[in-house]
Amino acid sequence: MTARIINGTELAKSVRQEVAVRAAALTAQGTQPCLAVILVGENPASQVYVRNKVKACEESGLRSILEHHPATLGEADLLARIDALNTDPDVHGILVQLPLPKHIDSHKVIEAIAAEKDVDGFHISNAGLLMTGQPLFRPCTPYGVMKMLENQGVALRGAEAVVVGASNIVGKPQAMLLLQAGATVTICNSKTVDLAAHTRRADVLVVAVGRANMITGDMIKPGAVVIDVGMNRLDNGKLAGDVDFASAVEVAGAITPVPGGVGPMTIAMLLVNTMEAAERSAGSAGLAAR
Ligand SMILES: Nc1nc(=O)c2c([nH]1)NC[C@@H]1CN(c3ccc(C(=O)N[C@@H](CCC(=O)O)C(=O)O)cc3)C=[N+]21
Repeated sequence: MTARIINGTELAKSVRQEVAVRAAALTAQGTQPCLAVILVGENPASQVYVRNKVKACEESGLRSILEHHPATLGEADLLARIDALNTDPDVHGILVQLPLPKHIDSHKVIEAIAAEKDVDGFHISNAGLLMTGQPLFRPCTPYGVMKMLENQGVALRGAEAVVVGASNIVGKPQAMLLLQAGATVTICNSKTVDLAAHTRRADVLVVAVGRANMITGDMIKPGAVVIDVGMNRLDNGKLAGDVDFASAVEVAGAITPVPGGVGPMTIAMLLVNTMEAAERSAGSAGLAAR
């Protein structure tokens, strides 16, 4: 039997349509949701991703501001730009595209973003709120994965979930969200001994490492749901996930492809977070006016 393919492109489209309805309603009340995206430098992949985010905003009726700065932009100047966006009442979400040039401390930059505009969910306050079960913004990729699991009707209470990768951006917040949904969660990292012994126990396997085709079919429990967060550009120019799709699809019950899986969901959830930020802002502005 071969696995069901989970179509992230299709689900992302329906999420973005729901955002469009909410955006139109809020705009009619006088608040158009607005995302500001800051790009520093000329990394070609980053330029493509940023353009895709701006395009997705437009298609859902959100306003977007794209600030493209030269790679030589000083850290203090970037922090000043963030400060200006923090205090601009018409801007609801701020995203600084990562990675940043080496002379800029990305932790400092992330912490400079107002937590209530941090639609990436990377700010230390948002990480803490997520960990303590009172999330303000869920990081877009793990949030998108949860949305896919929900859409697929995957039962998480009591399930064995294994997350391979422990980054602050994906692995750790993913584990928190799965835990809060009632799964028993194992987080594997680069030091894990006998990785396959862990992955083979997973009913839900989320892989976010950044190494092409590292998870093969023999490492997967028959019938498992496999979510591939990896996005690796091969020498031949093609995009590959962290999961060896050809062997995994023969064993898994359901699997996400790359491209067309988690990536489009990440962008859709960025719009959801921006929408939530705008709705919260409009709500509290309404309260202040009373
Ligand atoms: N502050 C910040 N926030 C981010 O969310 C962020 C970031 N920095 N830096 C870079 C990564 C990468 N990322 C992607 C999102 C969607 C696709 C996506 O939609 N990919 C398509 C394919 C795109 C292609 O063909 O290259 C897909 O998987 O189907 C890719 C990459 C967001 N990132």
